[in-house]
Amino acid sequence: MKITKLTTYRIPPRWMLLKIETDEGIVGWGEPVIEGKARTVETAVHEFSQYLVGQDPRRINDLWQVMYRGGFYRGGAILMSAIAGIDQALWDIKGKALGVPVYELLGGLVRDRMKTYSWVGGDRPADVIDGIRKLREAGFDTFKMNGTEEFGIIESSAAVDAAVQRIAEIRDAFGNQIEFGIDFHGRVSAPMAKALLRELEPYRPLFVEEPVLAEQAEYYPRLAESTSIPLAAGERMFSRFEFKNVFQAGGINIVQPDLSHAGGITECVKIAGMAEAYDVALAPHCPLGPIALASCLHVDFVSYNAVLQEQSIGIHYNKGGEVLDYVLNKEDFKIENGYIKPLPKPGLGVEVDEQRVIEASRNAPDWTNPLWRHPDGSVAEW
Ligand SMILES: O=C(O)[C@H](O)[C@@H](O)[C@@H](O)[C@H](O)CO
Ligand SMILES: [Mg+2]
Repeated sequence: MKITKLTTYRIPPRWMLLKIETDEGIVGWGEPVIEGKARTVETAVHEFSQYLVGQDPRRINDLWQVMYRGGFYRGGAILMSAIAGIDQALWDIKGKALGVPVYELLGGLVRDRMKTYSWVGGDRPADVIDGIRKLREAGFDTFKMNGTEEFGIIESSAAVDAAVQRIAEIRDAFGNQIEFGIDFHGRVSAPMAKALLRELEPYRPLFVEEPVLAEQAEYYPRLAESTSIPLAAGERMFSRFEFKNVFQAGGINIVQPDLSHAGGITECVKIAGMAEAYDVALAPHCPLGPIALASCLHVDFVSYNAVLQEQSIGIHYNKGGEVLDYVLNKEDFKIENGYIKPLPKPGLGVEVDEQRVIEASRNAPDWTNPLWRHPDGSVAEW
């Protein structure tokens, strides 16, 4: 079997799908994208095609190493997202060629269903109580929200109190009938993270995510010493070589590699295994589309330490497109009481509505995240 063609489709709301065709008519789909830099990743995908066209798509490990090492420079959000989407498509082809779901190629199921969580509130956490109420009716009992709005390097006690009050109201309203993670989203600096974690301690969130920016990873162990709240990170780490340092330094209890940013299934299965060796849980990051979610699920279903899966149905980013809009086998993505079952169809298990993708790609928006500023006019972390 030989790879014959790579085609990319940038589609609403902010995703990109990759179609890899072969000379045997088997097609694989991937989702290589960095939110806000889709065109850059698209260029990277097509630059990688020189290593791929004419090659056997079933030699995933070799093609992965060629893409990672062959161009001298490596790593980072753009190249690892391009590799991720290509890798997903190659696994899709291999599974389809053998007539089995990808998780079968990775050793089979380690669980029968996977717990998922939903986002509530938006960029500026608001109406979270109402959001939780609505999603509980849909059977969810685990949620995530942003912890703050813009947050200064040194921030007022009033801003800290506002962030804590929001969480207190959740516990007042629902007690521990629900659980929730709080995403600091990299908005909180090291000095304030310790203070905010201290004030959040009594409300026992399930985890605090990106307590500081990934480039401040040396603070993870120090922050972990100051709190009993599990700390989570990983969406802005792009290979096992980055995660290695975090595992060795300690402090992170839940790693959240993104299957469309951290090198794909081939890389994230390795990260999951490394995490297990350090007694670290896996909760793949996925605010993206159906191929990314399917790729996460295949890793979840073969990873003993997978505990939670982010899924973006209804997430505040999905303006103009929803996760299942481009999927024909919507029934396979049914979430019951917050759990999803293994995707049964061969490959990644996503039957892509190609016509819908092509139509939607005709005028895809160039989504970018908002540029936030502090009251003094300086740039604020979004
Ligand atoms: O936890 C999450 O889903 C992420 O922090 C998410 O909000 C961001 O990755 C966003 O997609 C960036 O554009
Ligand atoms: Mg996050």
